[in-house]
Amino acid sequence: MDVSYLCPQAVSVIIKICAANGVKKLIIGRDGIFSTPAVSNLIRKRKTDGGIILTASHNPGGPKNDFGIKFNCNNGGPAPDGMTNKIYDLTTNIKEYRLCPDLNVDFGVIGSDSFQIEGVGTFDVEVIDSVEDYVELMSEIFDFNKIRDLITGKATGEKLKIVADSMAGVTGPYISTLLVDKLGASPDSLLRTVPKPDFGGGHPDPNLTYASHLVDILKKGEHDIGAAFDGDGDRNMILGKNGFFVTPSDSLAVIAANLECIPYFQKTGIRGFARSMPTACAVDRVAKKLGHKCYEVPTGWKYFGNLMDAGRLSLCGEESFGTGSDHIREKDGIWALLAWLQILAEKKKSVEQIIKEHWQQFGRNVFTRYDYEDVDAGGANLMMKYLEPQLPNFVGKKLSANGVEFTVKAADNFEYTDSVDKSITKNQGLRLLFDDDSRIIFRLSGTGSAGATVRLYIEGVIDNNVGLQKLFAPADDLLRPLVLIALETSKLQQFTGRDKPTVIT
Ligand SMILES: O=P(O)(O)OC[C@H]1O[C@H](O)[C@H](O)[C@@H](O)[C@@H]1O
Repeated sequence: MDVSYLCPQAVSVIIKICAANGVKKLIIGRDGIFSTPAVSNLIRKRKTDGGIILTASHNPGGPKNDFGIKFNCNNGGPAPDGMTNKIYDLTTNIKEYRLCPDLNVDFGVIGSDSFQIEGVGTFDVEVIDSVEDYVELMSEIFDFNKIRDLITGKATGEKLKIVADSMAGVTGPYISTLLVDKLGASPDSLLRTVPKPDFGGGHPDPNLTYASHLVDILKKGEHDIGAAFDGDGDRNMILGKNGFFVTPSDSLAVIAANLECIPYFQKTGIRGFARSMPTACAVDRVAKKLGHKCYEVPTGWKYFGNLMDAGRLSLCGEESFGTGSDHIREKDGIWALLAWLQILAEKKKSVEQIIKEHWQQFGRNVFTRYDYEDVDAGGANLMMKYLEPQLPNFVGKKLSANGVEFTVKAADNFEYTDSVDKSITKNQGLRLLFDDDSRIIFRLSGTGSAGATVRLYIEGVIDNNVGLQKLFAPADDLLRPLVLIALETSKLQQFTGRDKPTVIT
């Protein structure tokens, strides 16, 4: 279960369900504050068999509680497909469930409680300080002294001004301890750090639409770097001075190209990189130049886990604002900000300079994502059904818009074979791949909450020798012809009834 801030009522219900159904031990973050990266870290550290509900351990002695789910989740990663499918099947067949009476657990206080539950047995609840654990992990990965010197101005003579937005999610206590207490940032660097069950009425998605407030602050030009985190702290958005937007694909590529700045990788070495299929291929260019392997996996962090456990992967990311490394088995928003701060401390340049120099060295993979949220599911499915059989006919064809022509090199429905366990995952998105490596991808979201969400991913490739004017041009201008081609080939507007997306990233 993806855990963000759990309000007291939710924690109480979880305690009662676990106790009544034979869970042996439940570990809770104090005050319900448990970010997903902190949970992943905890499971790895304590080797608990977590992942079903919070970090609950199943009671091995209770046959009534053995649902036949035998998957091992103690790598701290998201549940694999086989497990979630099985859980889903079980939920379609629930005939009864048990609840025990209220248990008196004060989850605002660190400590342990033990209960005897009638007809079930012993049930332990441990309340931990998950912030402390996580901060310790970060201090082992990064060089805090160097980052502190940058933030406080000791390194350059000028303070680095940060603004970090928790969006009323769970990261507030983590970033205030890290950025203010440990790294010397001013307390007014932090926004919306009090976790709220309703996220203060906002949508805790760190993107240009839902974190536009942060973009506006950065546009004033008073801060050097901005970051926003989602509700459970596993995703991040990075902005530079004046609101310079770092796409998640570029963020991943820049971290990859500068991994040796981070002490953790000086110790572990670099094992390989990976990205989800729709993520722009900027990191592939870095991998090629530095001689590392780069994997392309379906959307969903769980696909990185096997590669990490097999020692093949150090760093990975997704266009959906997830970035992370093999320090845990989840994406990690705060880790990404610290990685950027470590790079800034090393290079002593601005975010924008670092990105532009990266493009000049490696070329640029320009990326945008159009989301059509809450569209009629029938129309969205029909669009995919209309497009898929036509894909082979596009191969070799020239498609053009606004006087720009692209030749289709390949077209398919993305399918993935895991190189570790050989499992096959099908139907992961319809792709038009062009001979200059540009790409158009259509995918139906697996996480939308109402109707269907159609995601249209557009990637253009700009070589580093085309001249700075084109290399640095706005993404909208560079991608317009590909967007028009995508809308025309899919008949998206006709199938969904939408003439514009709800969110553009
Ligand atoms: O299927 P989508 O709506 O595009 O969502 C995709 C995202 O879903 C979850 O948040 C996963 O944790 C991410 O790893 C994944 O990228």
